[in-house]
Amino acid sequence: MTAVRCYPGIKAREPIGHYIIAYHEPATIMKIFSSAQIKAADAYTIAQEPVSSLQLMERAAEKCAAWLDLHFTPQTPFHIFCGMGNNGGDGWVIARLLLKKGYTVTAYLLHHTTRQSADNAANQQVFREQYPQHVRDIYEVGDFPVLASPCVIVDAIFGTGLNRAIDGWVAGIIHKINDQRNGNTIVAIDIPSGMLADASSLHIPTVKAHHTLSFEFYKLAFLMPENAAIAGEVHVLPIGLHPEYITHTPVRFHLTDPEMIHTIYQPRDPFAHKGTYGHALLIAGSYGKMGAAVLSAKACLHTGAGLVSSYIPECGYNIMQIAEPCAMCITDIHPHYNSHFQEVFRNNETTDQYKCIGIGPGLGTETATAKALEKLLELYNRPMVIDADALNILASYPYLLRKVPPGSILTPHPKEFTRLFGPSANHFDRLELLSQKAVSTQLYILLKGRYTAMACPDGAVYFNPTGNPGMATGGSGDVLTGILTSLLAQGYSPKAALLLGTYLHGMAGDLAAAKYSQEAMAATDIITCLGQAFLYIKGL
Ligand SMILES: NC(=O)C1=CN([C@@H]2O[C@H](COP(=O)(O)OP(=O)(O)OC[C@H]3O[C@@H](n4cnc5c(N)ncnc54)[C@H](OP(=O)(O)O)[C@@H]3O)[C@@H](O)[C@H]2O)[C@@H](O)CC1
Ligand SMILES: Nc1ncnc2c1ncn2[C@@H]1O[C@H](COP(=O)(O)OP(=O)(O)O)[C@@H](O)[C@H]1O
Ligand SMILES: [K+]
Repeated sequence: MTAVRCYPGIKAREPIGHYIIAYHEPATIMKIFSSAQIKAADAYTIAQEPVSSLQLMERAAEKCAAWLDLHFTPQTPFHIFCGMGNNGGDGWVIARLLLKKGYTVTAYLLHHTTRQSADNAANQQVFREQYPQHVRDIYEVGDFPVLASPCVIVDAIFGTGLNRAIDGWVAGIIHKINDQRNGNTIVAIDIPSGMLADASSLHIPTVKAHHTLSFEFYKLAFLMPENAAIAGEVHVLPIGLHPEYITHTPVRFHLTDPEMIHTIYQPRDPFAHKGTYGHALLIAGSYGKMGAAVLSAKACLHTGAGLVSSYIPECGYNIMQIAEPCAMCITDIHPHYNSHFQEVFRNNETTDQYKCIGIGPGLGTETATAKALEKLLELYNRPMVIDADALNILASYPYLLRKVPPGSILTPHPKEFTRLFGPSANHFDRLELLSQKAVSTQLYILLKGRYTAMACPDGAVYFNPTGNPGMATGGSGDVLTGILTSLLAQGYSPKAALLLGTYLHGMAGDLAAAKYSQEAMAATDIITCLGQAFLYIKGL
């Protein structure tokens, strides 16, 4: 069974994000395989283990039936819609297992093709022989039953074998199922019917599920914002696909998990002094936006940098010194915005005292600021963190992108990403663009979202699972800039800083939501909860 994600001191099922992670089988959750690879994993398992494809189907359906039995009672009637492929085969087995457990079940066969998979045929035959009065056949939309609420609708029509968009009367059935959403529960098996695992399903009819029981792996489609209303809550059920295939098959997409993060995390040296953990500089803030500078400096300190300096305009001096006495302060000659970055440069060189520079939160996009940024990019040669208005400046002067030190991390939200790299037709195209840009610029690019996507210079993309909608509040991104700058200053490699920092940020956000609620939490609460997030990661 899966384990509900749970942090110390917080009961399972608190509002800490809606996904479930199988902690005990990290290798199965970390990689995101394509439909073709999942099919190959299936075949490899059957070839290597003493298990037939029918037994594997039985195993998968047992996991689904156990999940359903845990979440519903026999008082709720089940309507199970089966297609002709192996997804439908799962449906027949689930129907049989639930009937055995005492549930009221009706199974429906959609006659969408004359080619039925062998395992589907075998399981359908067993079901029809044992429970002939529990089967209905569907040949057209008019055959869709009248369902009494509340009931559970199980969608076992199409899985990862979908090879074209659903149309005709089958699309009509999908719409009929979606019409039943209110007052009933729709549970999709493996993937909602109609949804493509590796490509955009925009404008394609799909079942809109409340829950999806996905076998062994997350599908790429589940991580795409455009599919948020289709898959519902995703529950990954391990079905014992062969670990060798999982370990040795290369993938481009990954989901970071706690074990991976624990491996990246480096405990502090007992003999450390403040010089050990680097001096971080945050160039941020302008008149009316000093909060962004304060948030990034505070987050930087609370992530463990040895020293933190904040470079701000004159008007922010008292604000910063009072709000964060642990940070040092350098003020620009301009009262309202950062215009020269003096003190960062000496004799046309950047001083080498700053192990990492983060720039952007609340910075503004004045021409003088843009010029100072250009000079900084020319003179500073360590990986930097570039966020917010610094990204907007890069978008206005695209030639500056080539001057960004290699290994730097860009942290755009979706609008900043579009300003930098142009629009995309859908989120799969945008992901492709993200990966291509990381390769062509040799930078790390972090595209913010529910599952923040982090593209590396080799084209690999890591999705971050932590975080929640409570973080959709002004200043959350400024906190992330502070965290990433701090980790780079401490000596983490850009990739390690990126994966660990983003995970920590989301986890602190989850802890803040559990403590204060998603509605009441603010970006400052994310910083307050960083300590607990560190303790959690250390204790893994
Ligand atoms: N991998 C695993 O670990 C395990 C996987 N398992 C399960 O197998 C599932 C994959 O099964 P699968 O390959 O048989 O494909 P599936 O999704 O049932 O669809 C094929 C059918 O759809 C049809 N069809 C396609 N597109 C269509 C359209 N647009 N409109 C209409 N029809 C369309 C196609 O018909 P045809 O192209 O022949 O007309 C064919 O009949 C997977 O999701 C999981 O549930 C478990 O049992 C065991 C462990
Ligand atoms: N629904 C959500 N689920 C998970 N994380 C979220 C969600 N909404 C926002 N976040 C996170 O909060 C941060 C918001 O950043 P950003 O939009 O730059 O905020 P700001 O500019 O106000 O500081 C990002 O790291 C993003 O991933
Ligand atoms: K399905």
